[in-house]
Amino acid sequence: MNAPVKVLSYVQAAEAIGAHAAGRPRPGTEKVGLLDAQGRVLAAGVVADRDQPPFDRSTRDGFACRAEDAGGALRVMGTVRAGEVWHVDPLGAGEAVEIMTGAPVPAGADCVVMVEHVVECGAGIELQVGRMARRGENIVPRGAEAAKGGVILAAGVRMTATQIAAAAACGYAEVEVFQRPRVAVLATGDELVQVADAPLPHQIRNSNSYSLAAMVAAAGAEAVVLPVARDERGSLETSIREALECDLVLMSGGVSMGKYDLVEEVLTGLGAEFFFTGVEIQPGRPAVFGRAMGKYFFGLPGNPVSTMVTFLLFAEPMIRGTAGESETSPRFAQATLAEPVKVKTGLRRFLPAVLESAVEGSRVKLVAWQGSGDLAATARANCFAVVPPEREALAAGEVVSVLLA
Ligand SMILES: Nc1nc2c(c(=O)[nH]1)N[C@H]1C(S)=C(S)[C@@H](COP(=O)(O)OP(=O)(O)OC[C@H]3O[C@@H](n4cnc5c(N)ncnc54)[C@H](O)[C@@H]3O)O[C@H]1N2
Ligand code: MOO
Repeated sequence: MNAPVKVLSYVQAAEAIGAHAAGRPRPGTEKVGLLDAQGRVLAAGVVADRDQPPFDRSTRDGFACRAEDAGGALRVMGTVRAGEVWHVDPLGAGEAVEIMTGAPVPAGADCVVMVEHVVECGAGIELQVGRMARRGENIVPRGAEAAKGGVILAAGVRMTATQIAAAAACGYAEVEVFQRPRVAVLATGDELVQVADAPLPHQIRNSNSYSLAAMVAAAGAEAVVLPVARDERGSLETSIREALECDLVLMSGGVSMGKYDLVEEVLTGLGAEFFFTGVEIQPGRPAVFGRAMGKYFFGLPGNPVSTMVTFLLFAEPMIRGTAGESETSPRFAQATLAEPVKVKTGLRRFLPAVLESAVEGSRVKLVAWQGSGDLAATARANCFAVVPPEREALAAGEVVSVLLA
C-alpha cells in the first residue's frame, strides 16, 4: 500500500516543518565548559551577575570633566586608568581628570573630552577652539547595557563566539546545554557501494551518507550512519526500524516513482503518517516528511544535490528544533544576479551558484550543471540561487534570494 499523495508548495512545506520543529519536547541537558559550548544550544538562560557596565565607563582616552565647565581652562587633578578607581574627592568646578578608555568616570564628571580635542594651557588643558562638550559624551552609564539579574542569553540560543563571550562576561565557566539529538542516516539503493570499495561500471559510490553526516554534524547533532539498505521490503523494514530508534531519521533514495522505490510503502506498513510526500521545488520534488513509531523521518530524494537541498530546507530546521533551538529557519540572503537566468515555471528552483560576497552589492552567478545528480558542479558552488515558481526569465541585476549552504 502506498502513502497518500500530498504535494505542497515550498511555503506550505516550510510552514509544516516550522510547526513540527517548534513543538518538539525539550531534550535532556548537560553542563559543558564554556569553550565546549561552541555550536551547542543553551538549555538555561545566561543572567547578568552585575550591572553591565559595572560603573560609568569612559569610551575614550581623554579628560573627564563637567560639560558646563568645558568652555574654559581646566585644572588636571590626576589620572585614572582602566582597572583603577578615582579615590580622590569628586570633581569640582573647573577640574578635570585624565582618563583612559575603559576606566570608571570619577564622581562629579559628566563627560569625557577626547585627548586629541584639547590643548595644553598653563598647568591645565582647554578644548580646542570650536569644540564643544556635551553631558554624557563618551560615557556608557552603569547598567546601560544590562541590569544585574537581566537575561543576556535565553534558553534555545545556539552558542557561537558572541554568545560564548557574553557568557564569559557574566562569569559562566560552564553553561547548561541541551544534549545533541541522534540523527539516523540511512542511504537506500541496490546500486550503491561503499566509498572504499571498487565500484563496477554500473555501480555508484554512496556519497549521500557522507553529505548528510557532515551536514548533521554542522547542524549540531550526532549522526548515526547505518549500513546502506537494499531495495527489498524485508531488509528495508529492518533498517528503518533500527533507524527509528534515533531521535530523527534521514533516509535518502527510493522515494520516487520507480518500481523499486519502496521507502514510502515500507513506512506505510509501519503505520506512518505523512505530512508531505512531495514539494513543488527542484531539485528535491519527491521529498517526504512524516512520523512513524513516534519519530519524525525524512525520505530525501536520492539524487545527491536533491538530498542536500532538501536537507537544508527541511531536515536541518527539524534537527535544530529537535536540538532545542528556538530559531530554525533556513539561512537565506539576498544578492544580485550576475547573469540572466531562464527556467521552466511551476517549481521553485534552488540552483547551485557562487555567491561573490561583498560589503555592498553581493553578486550571485549560477554554476552550469547537468541537474540534481551533478555533484561535481555543485561542489564548485557555495550556495543555491532561488528562482520563484512563477518566474521564467530573470534579468542580470535582479535581486534574488540565495540559500546558504
Ligand atoms: N517517472 C519519474 N521518475 C522520476 C521522478 C518522477 O517524478 N517521475 N522524479 C525524479 C526526481 S525529481 C528525483 S530527485 C529522483 C528521486 O529518486 P529517488 O529518491 O527514488 O532516488 P533513487 O532513484 O534511489 O536515486 C536517484 C539517483 O540518485 C543516486 N543515488 C541514490 N542514493 C545515492 C547515494 N546514497 N549516494 C549517491 N548517489 C545516490 C542514484 O544512483 C540515482 O542516480 O527520481 C527522479 N525520477
Ligand atoms: O527534483 Mo529531483 O530532486 O530534480 O532531481
